[in-house]
Amino acid sequence: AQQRINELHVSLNQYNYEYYVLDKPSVPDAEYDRLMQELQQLEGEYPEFITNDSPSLRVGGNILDAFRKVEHRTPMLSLGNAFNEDDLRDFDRRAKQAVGGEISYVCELKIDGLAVSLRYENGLFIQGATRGDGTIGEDITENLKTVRSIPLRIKQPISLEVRGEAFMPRKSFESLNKAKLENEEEPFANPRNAAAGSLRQLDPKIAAKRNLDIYLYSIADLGDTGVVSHSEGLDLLDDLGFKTNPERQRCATIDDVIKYVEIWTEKRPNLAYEIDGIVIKVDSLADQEALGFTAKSPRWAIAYKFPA
Ligand SMILES: COc1nc2nc(N)nc(N)c2nc1C
Repeated sequence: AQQRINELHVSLNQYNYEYYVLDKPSVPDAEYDRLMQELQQLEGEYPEFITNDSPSLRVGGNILDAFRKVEHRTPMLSLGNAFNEDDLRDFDRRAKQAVGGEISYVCELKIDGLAVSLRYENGLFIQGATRGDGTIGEDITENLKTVRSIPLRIKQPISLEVRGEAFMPRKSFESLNKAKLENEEEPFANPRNAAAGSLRQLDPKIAAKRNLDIYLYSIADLGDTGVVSHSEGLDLLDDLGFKTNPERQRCATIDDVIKYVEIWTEKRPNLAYEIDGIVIKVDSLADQEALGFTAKSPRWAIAYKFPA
């Protein structure tokens, strides 16, 4: 039975990864459901074989009576804002002055969701927390285990902390609000509130039904990963089995950054999720080191905010 349970873990986690992270399922849903039924059946008969990376956790565990507090090992910072082309050029000029040379950037869509931090020990997802005030957040691990695109175990048995934005896709938001209105319940004002509301439910079975998703955007402690640029860090996240946003782009100059901003200002309404800006980051980690931080945000990143 334990052997069969382990086999089911491996296949179900792989199928889950293909469907929710790669968006390329290799088996029909019916096959996934059949195997999940078999796993839940076996776990019912042999609860001693349940492990904390079991795919059966995706449906949500017991109701919590409160969220524990979590102190972030590295603070979750905020971003300085830019509102127009001049702000972006000022950012570029300041950065070049500080590092004394040319700078290349990575542009990423700024997802309008809830910032979360995920900790993995020896490859296993062990804790997830909200940003909170940047230093102390809430432990929402059980809810985050129901976000299908968050791996319960990553592809290398390493320990690291990653940050990203949990969000509710537009389609999920629309069908959730439709259901709320039909039940004469208060609808959510926007997908960000819906995602935050879903992840701050004490009952993980509710979060499990909200079709939440996530894009990871940084590794909190690159440690001895050996990567030398932010873009390599994002590729490492992909290799480890995390979901990152495919629209990111390296930009050699601030002119290319401004072109990217113009393109996505146009394309924004066609996205399957809401974004409230574009995050521009200095790509070289050595340059990020040289630029450092202000009291509350990195000097090597800026958020261009779309006009409200
Ligand atoms: C490096 O710090 C950050 N990077 C980010 N990247 C993206 N794509 N979106 C964010 N919201 C974000 N927020 C912060 C604080």
